Amino acid sequence: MSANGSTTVFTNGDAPASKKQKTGASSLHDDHQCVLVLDYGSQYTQLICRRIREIGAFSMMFPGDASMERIKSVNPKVVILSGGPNSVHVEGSPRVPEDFFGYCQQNSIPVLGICYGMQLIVQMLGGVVGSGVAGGEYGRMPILIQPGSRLYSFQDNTQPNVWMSHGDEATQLPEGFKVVAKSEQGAVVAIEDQARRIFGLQYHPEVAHTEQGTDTLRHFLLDIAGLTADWSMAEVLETQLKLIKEQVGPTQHAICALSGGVDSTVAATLVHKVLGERLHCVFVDHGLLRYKEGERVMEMFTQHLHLPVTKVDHKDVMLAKLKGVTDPERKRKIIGAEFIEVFKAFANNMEKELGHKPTFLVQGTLYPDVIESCPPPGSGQKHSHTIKSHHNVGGLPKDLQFSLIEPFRELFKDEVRAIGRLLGVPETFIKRHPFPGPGMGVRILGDVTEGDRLEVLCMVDEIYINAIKEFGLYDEIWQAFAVFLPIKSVGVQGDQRTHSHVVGLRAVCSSDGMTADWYPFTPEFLRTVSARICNQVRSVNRVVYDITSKPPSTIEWE
Ligand SMILES: Nc1ncnc2c1ncn2[C@@H]1O[C@H](COP(=O)(O)OP(=O)(O)OP(=O)(O)O)[C@@H](O)[C@H]1O
Ligand SMILES: O=c1[nH]c(=O)c2[nH+]cn([C@@H]3O[C@H](COP(=O)(O)O)[C@@H](O)[C@H]3O)c2[nH]1
Ligand SMILES: NC(=O)CC[C@H](N)C(=O)O
Ligand SMILES: [Mg+2]
Repeated sequence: MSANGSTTVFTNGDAPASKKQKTGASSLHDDHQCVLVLDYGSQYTQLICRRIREIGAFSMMFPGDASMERIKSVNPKVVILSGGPNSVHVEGSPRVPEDFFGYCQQNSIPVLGICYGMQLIVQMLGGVVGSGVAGGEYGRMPILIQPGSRLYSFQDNTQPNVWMSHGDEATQLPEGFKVVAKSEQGAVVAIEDQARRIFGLQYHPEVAHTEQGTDTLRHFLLDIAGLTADWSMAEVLETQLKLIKEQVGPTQHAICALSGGVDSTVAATLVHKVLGERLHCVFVDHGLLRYKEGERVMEMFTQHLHLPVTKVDHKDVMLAKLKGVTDPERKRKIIGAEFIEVFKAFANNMEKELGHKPTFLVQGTLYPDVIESCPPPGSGQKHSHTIKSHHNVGGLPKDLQFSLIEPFRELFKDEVRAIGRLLGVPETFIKRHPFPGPGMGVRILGDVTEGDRLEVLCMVDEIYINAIKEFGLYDEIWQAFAVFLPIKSVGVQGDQRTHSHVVGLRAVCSSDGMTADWYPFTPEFLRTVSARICNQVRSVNRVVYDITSKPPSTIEWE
C-alpha cells in the first residue's frame, strides 16, 4: 500500500520496509536487476520508469536526496537521475550524497542524468551550470550529434528532434567529459565520460515526442549497462490481482467510480476479477458531461461490459455549487469533493440495502493525474510542483472515508490500454478519447453556469467530434475537444453585426498525456468544421484552433 492507501506495483522507496513487503516489490526486486531512478521532482520521472518497463527492465524510484545507505540497499545495476523544477545553484536544492559517484565507480554502475540530473552531475563533479547561450529551451528542438559518441553509437540520424524543458545549462564540463550533442542555439545537450560511464542529457529522452528517445534509453540500459530485458505487463497485471486480493480481504465490498473512460473501465474489469459481486459500480452524471454522454455510456455498459452499474443524477447540486466560481483550482476542488459526496451517499444506501457498507473506492487514477496534482506526502515525489488538481487526486477532500484501490496509479494510459487488452476489454472502450472527470467544468473557462455556456459547448463539441469521425481521424488523434472562451467577438452574419461567443478547438497527438503536440488538420477539415459550428450554433461567430504543444501548455485549458 502506498501512503494514501492505494496499491502500487513499483515501490517508491519512501514506504517503510514492512509496507514494501506487502506490495510484493521486494520479491520482484529479488528476481530482477534494479534500475534505480532518483527523483528530483520532474513531471516526467515516472515516465522514465515507464520507459524502463517498456524496455523490459525492473525499476525502483527513490527521492532524489535518498541516503547512500538507502541507495546501496537495493544494489542498483544502473542509476538514472531525473529532471526537476529546482536550479542546482539554489541553496538547499536536492542532490545525490557526496560519495555517490565514488560508489558507482567502485561498483561499475553506469549513471545517466536527465536535465536537472545532468546539471547535478556537471556541478557536483566540478563543472559549471549557468544561464548559458540559449537562455531556456522549451518544447521541440533539433539537436546535432557529434561523431564518436558512445551514447549515440546505435543511431544514424544525427539531427533528431528532441523535447526540451530547461532554463539552466552546462557552461563548463567537469574533467573527463566531452560534449556529444548541441542544440540549434548551441547549448550543450548531451555529455559523456566514457571511462567512468557517466552520461548526461539536457533534454528528455523519456517523453514520447523525443525522436529516438526510447532507443537511446534502451541502448544505455541494454548495451552500455548490459541489463537483460525480462520484465512484462503480464507480470504487472498478475501482481495487481494479488495485491487487490490482499488489500480487500475475503468479505469486504468496494464501489467503483466508473466513467465510461478507458481507465475506470479497465480498473473495474480488473477488480471485478477479484471481487466479483462484491464490486458495485457507480456512474455520476454531474451535469458537465458531453452531449448525450450519460445515455451513451449507460448503453455501452449494458451492451459490452456486463457489469451492474448505477447511474446517479447529481446535476442540480453540482451546478449550484459551481455557480459564480471562476478560479480553475477552486472549480476542480469543488467537483472532486462532490464526486466523493455521491460515493458516500451511494455507500450508505448500499449498507441499507445489503447490510454491507463498502469501505473501498476503486478509481482509474493514472500517474499523470497524480504527478500534476502534486504528490501526496510519502509518495516519494516530494520535489514536484502542482500543475493542476485532478479531481480524483488533488481534488479529493481531506476526510475521504474510503481506502482507495487504484491499480494504475503508477502507470500511463497506453500501459492501461495494454492491460485492458490482456483482460479482453472491448475496443469500444479502449479506443475512446480521454475525457476528464471534471468534464465541461474545465473546458468552460470561468463560470460554468453563466448563460447558455454549457449548451453551446456541448453542441460545438458534438459537431467537432462528429466531423473528426466523418473524416476518419478519430483513431489517429489522441484527444480532441472544444473549449468555451469567456469573451465575445464582433462578427457579421446576414449583414448584421453580431457580438457573440468564441470557441476554441483542440486536438493533440500523444501516447500518455505527459507531452503532446497539436494535430495538423488539413485546411479543408478546419474550414468545414468552422463553417458547421457557426451555422449550426448561432450564438458562436468565431472559431479558433489551438496550436500549442504540452509543454509549454497543458492539454486542457484549465
Ligand atoms: N462521471 C464519472 N462517474 C464516476 N466516476 C468518474 C466519472 N468521471 C471520472 N470518474 C472517476 O475518476 C477517474 C479519473 O477520471 P479520468 O477521466 O482520468 O479516467 P477515465 O474516465 O476512467 O478514463 P479517460 O481518461 O479515458 O477518460 C476515473 O477513472 C473514474 O474512477
Ligand atoms: O480525470 C481527470 N481529472 C482531471 O481533473 C483532469 N484534468 C486533466 N485531465 C486529463 O488528463 C490528461 C492530461 O491533461 P492536462 O495536460 O490538461 O493536464 C488529459 O487527457 C486531460 O483530459 C483530467 N482527467
Ligand atoms: N526539466 C528540468 O529538469 C529543468 C532543470 C532546471 N530546473 C532548469 O530549468 O534548467
Ligand atoms: Mg474520463
